[in-house]
Amino acid sequence: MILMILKGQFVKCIWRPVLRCNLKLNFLFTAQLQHRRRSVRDIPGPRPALPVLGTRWIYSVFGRYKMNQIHEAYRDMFQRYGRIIREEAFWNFPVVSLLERRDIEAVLKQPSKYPLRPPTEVIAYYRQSRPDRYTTLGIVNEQGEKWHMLRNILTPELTSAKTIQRFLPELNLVAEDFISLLRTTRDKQNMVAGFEEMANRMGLESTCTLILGRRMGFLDSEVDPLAARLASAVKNHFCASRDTFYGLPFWKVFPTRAYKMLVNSEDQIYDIVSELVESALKEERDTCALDAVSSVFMSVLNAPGLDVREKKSAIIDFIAAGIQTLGNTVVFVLYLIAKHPRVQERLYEEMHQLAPGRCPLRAETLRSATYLQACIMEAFRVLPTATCVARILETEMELSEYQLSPGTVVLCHTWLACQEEANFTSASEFLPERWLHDGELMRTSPFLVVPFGCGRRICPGKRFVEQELHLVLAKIVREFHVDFEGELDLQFEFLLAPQAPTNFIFRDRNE
Ligand code: HEM
Repeated sequence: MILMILKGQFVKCIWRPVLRCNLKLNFLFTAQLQHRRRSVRDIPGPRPALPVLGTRWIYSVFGRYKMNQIHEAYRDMFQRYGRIIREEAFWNFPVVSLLERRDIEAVLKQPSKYPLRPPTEVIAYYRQSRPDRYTTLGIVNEQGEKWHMLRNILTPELTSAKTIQRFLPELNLVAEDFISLLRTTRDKQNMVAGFEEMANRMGLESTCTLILGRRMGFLDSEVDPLAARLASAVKNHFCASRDTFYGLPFWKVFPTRAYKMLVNSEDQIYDIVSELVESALKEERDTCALDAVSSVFMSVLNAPGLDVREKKSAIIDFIAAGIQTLGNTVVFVLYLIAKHPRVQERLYEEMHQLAPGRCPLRAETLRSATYLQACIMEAFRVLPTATCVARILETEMELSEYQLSPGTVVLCHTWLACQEEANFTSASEFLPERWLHDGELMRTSPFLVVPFGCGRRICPGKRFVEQELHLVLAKIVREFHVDFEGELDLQFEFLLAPQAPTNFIFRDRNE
């Protein structure tokens, strides 16, 4: 008996801790093994993943999400599956989406000589089938050294601060013409119905002014059929890219409706822009256009070592990249200003002090207008046109405790991350003041508020777009009280876009 008791005590005193310790070690060891083994395949996400077709069915009639609401689909998926999710594209190729700030920053901060952005496959496929028009996939879709060569040759003029400053007087005129167009389009209640069309025309006119070095007349009160055709072709192009990227990949087997739409829109954009380029070239020869504003055009045309097809397709890509993006951004910025009268008044006060009346806006004025800059920055946080930044991993990375191998496609969902309280206090509110410190603009969160992407693949149009947005917003607020009826519904067209025609009210300010 005594022996049994002693044995029991021995087990309690000696073996229990040893067993406990052993169990703990076992547990830790297994956990560590599991942890080490957590690879891309273990990342949760929508299921089932069908053989070959993957999970793209979730955006089809069989799935729970709509193709034109993909921005909301991701919000829902992050709630269901967690802050890292895996979808599967064609051939079950994994596409990983990130919401965690730490992960997003880790990916976007990765130093790289030639950062890889997944190409829009369908465009790459189409362009390869047209060697008569394209010799490369273009700066947007090319990778590696070829991309680097195109970027180095084609963009220095476009990204130069000096060039953009030289365009300021011309862009002042574009902004004034835009305002005149709004005045003449208003109805008796001061409403401009379908404002987004005007904004797209402004995007087209200012991008052409920059890229072709001449005014094209897209802001004349007569609707230019060319502008309307081009804007609709660009819209179709984005929608077809979305449908082929997120939809079931049948276009790889036979020409689906989306594929045909893409080919049709590419052809239309190509033909229309070719026409613009030809007429700009003719004018260049006849009149020797102003040096100040023809520099980007001439720098592309004179680019050394590039085939003429390449130069033409670069101009096409630049113009196409600037229409809808700029148009949608103007709609979003103005909507946020219209819905926040306090912000609108403070902005007006700033502009009234810095540049009263209708005087042209100079570079120094725009530099001093810190509240204006803060408004644009905050609009980019709350409603950017590009909701995520895409990359292909070049090295092995551990993200949210999953080990991802080089070649994995990751989507950094910066827009959704910007709406999280953990990243921005009062995240759902439009508060331009959050960007100001002692009256100076503070550019914090450089990897979360990234409307133009970041690193070496950053949008080369950024400097130009920022200047254009500052000009347009400043001038509109100086002239009008802006109002918007109802709420703005969004849809996903590869970019974030207004879902329905937008109706803005522009009341003259009584000075
Ligand atoms: C509001 C207007 C615009 C927005 C929001 C925007 C946004 C973006 C974004 C997010 C990227 C991807 C960057 C990355 O992967 O890091 C990009 C790339 C690009 N954008 Fe823009 N963009 C705008 C206007 C323009 C304009 C006006 C042009 C031409 C004049 C342009 C030309 C390009 C080109 C060529 C690329 C590809 C750059 C490369 O891969 O090296 N964009 N843009």
